[in-house]
Amino acid sequence: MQTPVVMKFGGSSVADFDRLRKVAGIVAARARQRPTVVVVSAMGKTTDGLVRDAQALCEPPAPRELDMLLTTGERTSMAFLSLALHGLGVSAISLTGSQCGVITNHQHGRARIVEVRPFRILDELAAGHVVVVGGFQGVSYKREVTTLGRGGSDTSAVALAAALGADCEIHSDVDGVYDADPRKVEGAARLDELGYEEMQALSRAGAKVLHAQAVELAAERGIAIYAQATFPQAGRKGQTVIRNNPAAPTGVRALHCDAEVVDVQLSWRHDPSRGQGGGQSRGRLARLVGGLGLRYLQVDERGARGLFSMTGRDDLGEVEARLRDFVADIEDGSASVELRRDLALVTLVGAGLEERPDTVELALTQLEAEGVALLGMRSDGQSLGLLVSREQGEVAAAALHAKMIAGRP
Ligand SMILES: Nc1ncnc2c1ncn2[C@@H]1O[C@H](COP(=O)(O)OP(=O)(O)O)[C@@H](O)[C@H]1O
Ligand SMILES: N[C@@H](CC(=O)OP(=O)(O)O)C(=O)O
Repeated sequence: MQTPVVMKFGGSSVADFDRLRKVAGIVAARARQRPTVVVVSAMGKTTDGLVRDAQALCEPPAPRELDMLLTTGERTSMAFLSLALHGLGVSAISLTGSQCGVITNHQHGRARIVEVRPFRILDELAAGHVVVVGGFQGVSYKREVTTLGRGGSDTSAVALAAALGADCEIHSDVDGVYDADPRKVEGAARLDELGYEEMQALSRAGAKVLHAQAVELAAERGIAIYAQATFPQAGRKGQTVIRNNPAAPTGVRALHCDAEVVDVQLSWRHDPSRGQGGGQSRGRLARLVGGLGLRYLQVDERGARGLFSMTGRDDLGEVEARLRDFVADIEDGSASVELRRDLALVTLVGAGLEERPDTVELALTQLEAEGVALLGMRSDGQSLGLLVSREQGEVAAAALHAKMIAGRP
């Protein structure tokens, strides 16, 4: 069989029937040349609506039921796209993540793919069908339906491409990855190429254009990702290729401002050497904070602290409830939980930033010049996160972009 292609279309590309039919036309043209697998997201803002509906019935919604509900968004769009293809005379079949053998762990709401068994897809391709797959979903070893976290259809696409030895194209409403969100930062420029690690740092910082787990998987399996526009504007047919790129320029390559960040702090003054249940509580604390998926997690003898982004997750209610239950269980009242919600995190992305004092100095000077108060700083190998108030996030991002990326000599 010829090398297949996996084409992923995000929610904005299939937001209504008009766009869905156009996507069907694009897929039909491609399927005449190569075996084609299409991964679709839910139409438009369907997933947001389903989350709101669930929360109206019960807050926080049970993660298992929420997963069951959210996967219906992708089921709808995959069946519609398959029907639109039939309308064009193309033989197509839609399959759920479970039918495609996307096996995940059982972490509802942000499951990780552990294995793909693509036998059904291979059979359908061999039979000459276009296979339309519902993205963002899988099935756990316990046979529960799971979702991969918001934006997770990108991960479905990369995982299937890896399992099929296919090329992976991510089609969305932008023509690639920019050095800042082009809808928010004036003067943002498209990057032709980006290495896995930098892209992963940008995704983790909250840039919706690609899902972090997708990039991680692509790096692990050596899959190149071609990020491009579904409907390119006339004369603007560009793309960004994400792949291993050791010769990439150094320094700050991109930034992202996540304006929906919550600082989660669990204080813990219990002395485990005293009190009977100390050791057990400490073990519970470790399991609890480890499972919350906070960014920049820090744990010490006085407690735990990390950042939660409401841009990428809907389960703050669940996280808060688990923390409060834990605190309530500590009978001597020595534990407490505090959430600070009015924060933005501006993340600068580039190789080895934390080892470059000049970057830190320039960033801080720039923030000061703009009158932005720095509330905290976090760093890891590929990123430098600057915590500011929510209302100053955009000003900070614009200033840092102008000085440290666009204005760089
Ligand atoms: N650095 C970036 N480069 C490109 N787009 C970005 C970036 N950061 C954030 N975005 C946003 O990501 C959006 C595309 O992702 P998404 O909304 O998930 O698309 P889709 O609906 O196709 O899945 C763009 O509209 C853009 O506003
Ligand atoms: N529908 C899901 C999954 C997804 O990947 O969406 P999109 O490709 O539109 O970001 C979501 O809204 O999170």
